[in-house]
Amino acid sequence: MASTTTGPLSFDLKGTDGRARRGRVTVPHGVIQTPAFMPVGTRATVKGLMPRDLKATGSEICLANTYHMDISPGPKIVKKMGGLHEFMGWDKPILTDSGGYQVFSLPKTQLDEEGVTFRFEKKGGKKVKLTPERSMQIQQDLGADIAMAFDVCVPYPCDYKNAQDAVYRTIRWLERCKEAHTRPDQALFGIVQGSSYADLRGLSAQLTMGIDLPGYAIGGLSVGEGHSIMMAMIDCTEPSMVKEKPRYLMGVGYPEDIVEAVARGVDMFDCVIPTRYARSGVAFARHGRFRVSNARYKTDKYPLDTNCSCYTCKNFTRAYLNHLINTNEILGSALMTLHNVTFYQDLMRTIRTAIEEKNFEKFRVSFLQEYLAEDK
Ligand SMILES: CNc1nc2cc3c(=O)[nH]c(N)nc3c(CCN)c2[nH]1
Repeated sequence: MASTTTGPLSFDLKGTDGRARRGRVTVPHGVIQTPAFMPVGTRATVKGLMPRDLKATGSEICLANTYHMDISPGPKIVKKMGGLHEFMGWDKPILTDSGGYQVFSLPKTQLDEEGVTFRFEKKGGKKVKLTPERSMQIQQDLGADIAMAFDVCVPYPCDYKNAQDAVYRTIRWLERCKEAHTRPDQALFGIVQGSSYADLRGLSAQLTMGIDLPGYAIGGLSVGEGHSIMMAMIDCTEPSMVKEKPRYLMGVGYPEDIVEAVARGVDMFDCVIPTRYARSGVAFARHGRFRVSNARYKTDKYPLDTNCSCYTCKNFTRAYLNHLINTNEILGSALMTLHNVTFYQDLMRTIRTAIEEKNFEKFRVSFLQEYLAEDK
């Protein structure tokens, strides 16, 4: 087993099966078995889950967002309260995203070499401005185990020139992030961009690998390009990424995306899908996802997924969840979220075992066959 330590992060590559990797990431607040799924907790809470429930799902790390935490309550308050772990009552690892994605996902942002000015006005009319230095300052105050570089994630589709400019700006900003990042107990990850252009992906990967960091993310995907272009771009990027450090595919994704990306060498994932879909009444199960709020479930006495051992599936029927979601009861969001995140973590655990047992390809084919079967 190869073990690589870079600052506060160690990555142990425990085994491979084809390009799929089984590993372990160790950071100050604990160990993350990989391939790993990271639930998103944008404002220092995974919506609908108390930390004890988040633990019960099997999650070993969760996310928070620099942009949102800057707006409220502000990094200085979080720091004064002991940092994110103390503040939110989560003693396992945390990763904070840098605000780079919010550039893409929020309207009316102004971007220049210095950084990004967001249209949102804080109380008192102060505009939110993020620069590589400010993003690093905020993330160091928040105190997550892993901080993401401040990058430029372009929309899809994006013309070549803008995608190319974003690759070079992201690298210039990564140099500034590394310069500004001095917290010794926090790992900084670089982010590869390049939109949907194979040559830009390779260029961005090589330039990013040229900056020594504990881990690297594949960014700029899951922005509407669709599954096949996403997979093609991973294939253009992954071969240029160092093997002995973790690879994190940002914002991915559906179970079918995750399984196919693991097959291409990705170690870490994050996505709002299981939590966001839960709140809208969509449940994930072995045979695919379904909307439990549909009338057909009104008298369905079965659990969401008969294979699932989560608290929701052990204690409640689809009929009850149908009722809770259709009456917008808070408990509906909580129970659906608990199940969906447990489903994702059970999927990751099954993936890890399949790689250990060298039958990941067999698992990939059988999982996708059942999960994507038309006759639901
Ligand atoms: C949902 N799709 C998606 N694509 C992303 C790309 C980036 C990306 O390219 N950069 C950063 N910093 N974050 C991204 C995120 C947010 C991850 N929590 C993305 N999310």
